[in-house]
Amino acid sequence: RKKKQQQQPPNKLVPPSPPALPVIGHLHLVGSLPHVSLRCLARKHNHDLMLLRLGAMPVLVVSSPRAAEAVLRTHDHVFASRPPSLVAEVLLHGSSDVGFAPFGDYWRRVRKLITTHLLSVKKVQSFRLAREEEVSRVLTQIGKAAAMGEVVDMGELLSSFTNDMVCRAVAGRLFGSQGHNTMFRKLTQDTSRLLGGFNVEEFFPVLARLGALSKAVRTKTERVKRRWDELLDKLIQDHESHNRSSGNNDYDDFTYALLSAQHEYGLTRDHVKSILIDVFFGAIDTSAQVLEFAIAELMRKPHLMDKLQAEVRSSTSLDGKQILTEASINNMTYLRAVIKESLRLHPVAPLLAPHFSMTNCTIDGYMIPSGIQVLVNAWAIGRDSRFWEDPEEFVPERFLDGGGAAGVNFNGNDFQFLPFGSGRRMCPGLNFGIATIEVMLANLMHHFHWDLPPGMKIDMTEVFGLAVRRREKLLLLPKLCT
Ligand code: HEM
Repeated sequence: RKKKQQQQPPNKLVPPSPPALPVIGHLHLVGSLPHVSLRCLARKHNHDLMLLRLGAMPVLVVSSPRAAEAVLRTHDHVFASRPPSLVAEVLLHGSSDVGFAPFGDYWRRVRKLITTHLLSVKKVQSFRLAREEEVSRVLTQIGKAAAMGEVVDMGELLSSFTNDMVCRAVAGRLFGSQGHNTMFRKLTQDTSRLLGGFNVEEFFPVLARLGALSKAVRTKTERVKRRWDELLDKLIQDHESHNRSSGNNDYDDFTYALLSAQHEYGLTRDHVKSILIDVFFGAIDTSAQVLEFAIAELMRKPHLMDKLQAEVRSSTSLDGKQILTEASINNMTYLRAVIKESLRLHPVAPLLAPHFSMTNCTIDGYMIPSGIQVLVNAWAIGRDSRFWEDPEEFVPERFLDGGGAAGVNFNGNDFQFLPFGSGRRMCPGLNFGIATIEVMLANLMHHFHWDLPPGMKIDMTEVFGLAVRRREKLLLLPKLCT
């Protein structure tokens, strides 16, 4: 009876597909930048909804706001799962984190836990001083380079800043300062390499589970997992012994919050570790890359950087501190527009995270079968001339009052602009990420003039991964503003 229910009704079409090859299907059509290849395919065949076969895996590619709304809002209950991933299964104790967990009761619980205890607006605000202190440290470092006339590797600096900020939020100031920050950073990079990208094993899951491929991936993943286990066990023990010895609950960080809620939410220690790993790789690369893309775009358009600098420097109030505080940047509309525009052109998760259909469903008259992977091409949608004027141009003004996209926001209600996704699986770290990006960008613009080293040009070529990044280093010469 069950089998009968799952059969396709004969009068319903599946979404269109370009011609495929045997065995590999459409895999040969997906290049090193999958979001770009998928946009070309969708445009060439005029398909906003397109069904591909990548190896053994059927994949629905979504390339318009209307189709994205159907998947992420109208039929969110059908598409709110994640496809199985061999790497996540090993590394994240059976996908028991948030980002890779299949839809169901466990995911609902851990998602509620992190949104209420770790990433709520109030909790994000409670890290305000920590963020400002970390920003101060970066400014001092750049100040020294400026005094010596040295070039700064912005990518390195920004990812070390977001790493230190996240370590502080997750582990507290003390644990991070004991040299663990560097270990977390290295591990996060190695994890992103494993989890990100279009891996062959993800598209031939049966082969991957049976064959030599599985052994190689498994061995690599287990090695990384052991390093995480060692570090996170130490972190958890440190928190448990601190609580016992101090007799109070004054560790105000994510690990403490998770341990406090562990029993209420029925979590094991492995669950806690998987959630912590999620926060690391969800938070570090994403915020650092958004900052780097924004600065690179501003370097290409100096008059826009001047405009942003005029806004941040018009704030006379440093609130008695050496840096622009979060309170003093609250009303900076151009700053916000620059960040939005950067996220539009460079959504660092250009295909969001893959969704997975749990039952059959009909969209625009097409039958979408259950058990298929769904990729929403947020990058293509954000650059589509049907919905954006001069879509390839960096024009923050479009988001200001009177601009073509005034009022368009990234909170998941405007389906032409989805840098954080939308619906049940939307990014829960939005507030944390934006708070980190805003205060850093405002201060970099407030305190320094920025030049390119002689002979250097800005190249925006991207490299695909869990978070997309620029291929070339962003090397800049800072000059202190007097
Ligand atoms: C500017 C920075 C960030 C961007 C652009 C970003 C973007 C995204 C995107 C596109 C998704 C997938 C949404 C979907 O599948 O529909 C996602 C999921 C997620 N993000 Fe973020 N993110 C950022 C920062 C953060 C931060 C700071 C954290 C945590 C501290 C975080 C934690 C997560 C988690 C746990 C998920 C999985 C949610 C789920 O599957 O239920 N992200 N993010």
